[in-house]
Amino acid sequence: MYNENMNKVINDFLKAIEIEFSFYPSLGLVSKQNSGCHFDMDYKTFQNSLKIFKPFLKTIYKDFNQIKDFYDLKQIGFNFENKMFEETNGVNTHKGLIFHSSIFFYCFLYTQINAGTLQKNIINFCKPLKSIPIKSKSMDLCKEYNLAHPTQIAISGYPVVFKALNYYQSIQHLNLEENLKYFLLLIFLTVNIDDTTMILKIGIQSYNNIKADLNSLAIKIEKNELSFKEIEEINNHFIKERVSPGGAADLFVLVMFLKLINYS
Ligand SMILES: CC(C)(COP(=O)(O)OP(=O)(O)OC[C@H]1O[C@@H](n2cnc3c(N)ncnc32)[C@H](O[C@H]2O[C@H](COP(=O)(O)OP(=O)(O)OP(=O)(O)O)[C@@H](O)[C@H]2O)[C@@H]1O)[C@@H](O)C(=O)NCCC(=O)NCCS
Ligand SMILES: Nc1ncnc2[nH]cnc12
Repeated sequence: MYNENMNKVINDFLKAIEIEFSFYPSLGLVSKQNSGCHFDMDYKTFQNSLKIFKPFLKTIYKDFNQIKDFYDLKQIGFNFENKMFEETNGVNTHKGLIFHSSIFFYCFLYTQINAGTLQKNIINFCKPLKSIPIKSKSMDLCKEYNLAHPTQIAISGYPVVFKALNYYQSIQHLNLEENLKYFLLLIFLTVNIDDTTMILKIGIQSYNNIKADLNSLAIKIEKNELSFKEIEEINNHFIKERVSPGGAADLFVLVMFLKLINYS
């Protein structure tokens, strides 16, 4: 397969990742400004972690014809997950994103050369995921509270990502600086998924309360009712509460990627 645009597509993916770990305010996530609520990682850790994504995406592109099914891709994902942990000295920066981006990027390539829509091709490709048993704390949590595990989002073709892209496009006319539009997108994703990294940290009750608070914060920002200083104060409060939506951050990258490639 040859595609002269592929370098641009890969660069757009890398750019999307960099925007995600750079923008501020971003609740308790790591940004260029600060480490949010994290003690074990900072902006530099994410820059190191970013290094694995170019060879990772290039491998998926180069090996496209050898990747026969979900299991082949899973193996590539595992290899690069190990490389990520080497780059970060064992800190989990992008485990979720490696999982999501491999599926998303592979299916994006597939859609370019085959029939169908990106979403339908993802649903089709992820069918085997339904029968792979997952034993983890977050899976236990999802079973206990009937939440959507990250794999469930993939199985259903990432509907929340496409919804979030529409939302992000709908706020482009607002007179807000770019960072606040990113912030609104992060809030949208956080309230529209079950972010297991966050629930494991703060518990389901606080998580639900925080979702309600985030909803009203978003409305105020959209209406331009808060100064930047006031938004920063609220953001600092979320940092103190250890609100760090790592799952929403991963999906933010997918939305930003679609935006950068002008997906429609
Ligand atoms: C099958 C896997 C997805 C693993 O499943 P598991 O049950 O182990 O799931 P989790 O570890 O809970 O989730 C994996 C990561 O997915 C992100 N995530 C969480 N909720 C959602 C959601 N609702 N939607 C989408 N994505 C979600 C999240 O990743 C991000 O957060 C991580 C950082 O979190 P943080 O709290 O800062 O750090 P921790 O180490 O957790 O805590 P501290 O010690 O700091 O307090 C970071 O990774 C972000 O990316 C979840 O962590 C899958 O992993 C798998 O099978 N992988 C291997 C193979 C593969 O990739 N194959 C390719 C596809 S075929
Ligand atoms: N910017 C970020 N900060 C903390 N955890 C993350 N997981 C993915 N992106 C992240």
